[in-house]
Amino acid sequence: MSQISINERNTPEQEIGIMKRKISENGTEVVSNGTTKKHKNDVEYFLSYADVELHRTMIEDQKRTNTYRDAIMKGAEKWIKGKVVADVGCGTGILSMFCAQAGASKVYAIEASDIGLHAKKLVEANNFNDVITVLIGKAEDLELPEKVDVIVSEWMGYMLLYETMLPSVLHVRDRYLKSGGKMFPERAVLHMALGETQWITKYEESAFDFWVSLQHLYALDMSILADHAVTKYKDTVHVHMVAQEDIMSFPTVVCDLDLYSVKAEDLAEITHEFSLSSMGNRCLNSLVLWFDVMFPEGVKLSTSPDEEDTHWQNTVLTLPDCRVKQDSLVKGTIKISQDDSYYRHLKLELEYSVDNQEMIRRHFKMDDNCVESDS
Ligand SMILES: C[S@@+](CC[C@H](N)C(=O)[O-])C[C@H]1O[C@@H](n2cnc3c(N)ncnc32)[C@H](O)[C@@H]1O
Repeated sequence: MSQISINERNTPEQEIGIMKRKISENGTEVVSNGTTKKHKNDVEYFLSYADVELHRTMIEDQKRTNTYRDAIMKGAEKWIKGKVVADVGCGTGILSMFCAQAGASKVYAIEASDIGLHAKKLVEANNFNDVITVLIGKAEDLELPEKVDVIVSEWMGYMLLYETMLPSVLHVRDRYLKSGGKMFPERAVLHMALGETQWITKYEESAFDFWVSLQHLYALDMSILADHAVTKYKDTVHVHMVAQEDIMSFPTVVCDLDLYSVKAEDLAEITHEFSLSSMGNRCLNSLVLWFDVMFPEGVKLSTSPDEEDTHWQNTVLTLPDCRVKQDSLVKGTIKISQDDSYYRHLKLELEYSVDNQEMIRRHFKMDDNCVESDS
């Protein structure tokens, strides 16, 4: 999970300076390639994760945190007890400490942001110093002293792929996971369905009411801004919960990732052809995406609209309103790739037709503007 925003008072260059200073004061090491774009992106990203509030948001999501805990505890006897674990992106070290509670003989807790300094103190405060070693730096740059039996990581961003953290986990997997070793989670599935999302309709109604009501208040006709406000809301990505009854088709699987074999290259661009059949006479106004991840021993974490909310919520792509009938066919292709200007953001290219009518093409950008509070 991430809110990729930097301190508004500083430019990215100033932030880089601050981060470098912080790093040298702390005596830890970060590999720097000067101020390349990727490096700047990473500096911004890891600065956001230095904020304890972000870790609170994740840990407060009890469904998330308890599912990881259940998976570790259920798999304790078979996979964790007496085993060597790497926790990629340990944050506060909470998952590493669960592994220590489950009897791991050694845990390498890897963290690139300054929250890792707090993880070190937390490990000490909980008397896990003999089991957990916190390593501060990017997972790609660190040397582990041995191979590991298990990799634990909470790497999922909004819509599964936002943040592009999975390649870092795969890097550790390819370098350090013993043959036959276990991944927690071991599979990730991204789903998508047609939506008649009510909060979009409500937003549109309230925009119209507001701009039209100014006639009475100020004797001015500002109603044309209503159209503008509604149009502005279209073709955008929103992180927001969707009510179960707003889903108007069975879902399609956009990607199903086997985390033992998937490669970073497979993630750079994901293309999925879909054919979704609508249920009922309704107004299609969105595509709704969510993900599930699966752990060993049958433990599953689902962020579906059918399930209890998580901090990942659902991801909603707003579309032009279109009336559809029972069994109308919405056919098309969705392509998800990394944004050229910030590889942790995403670009979504969509083309679709309804009942074989003309093809509609839409482009979306998934960046920090898409993250909003639920209402
Ligand atoms: C979603 S948070 C999870 C934190 C913690 N594991 C938890 O479950 O509460 C991901 C963490 O991974 C760290 N991270 C992301 N990419 C990393 C990388 N390449 N190397 C080291 N840490 C990384 C981030 O700084 C962040 O603290």
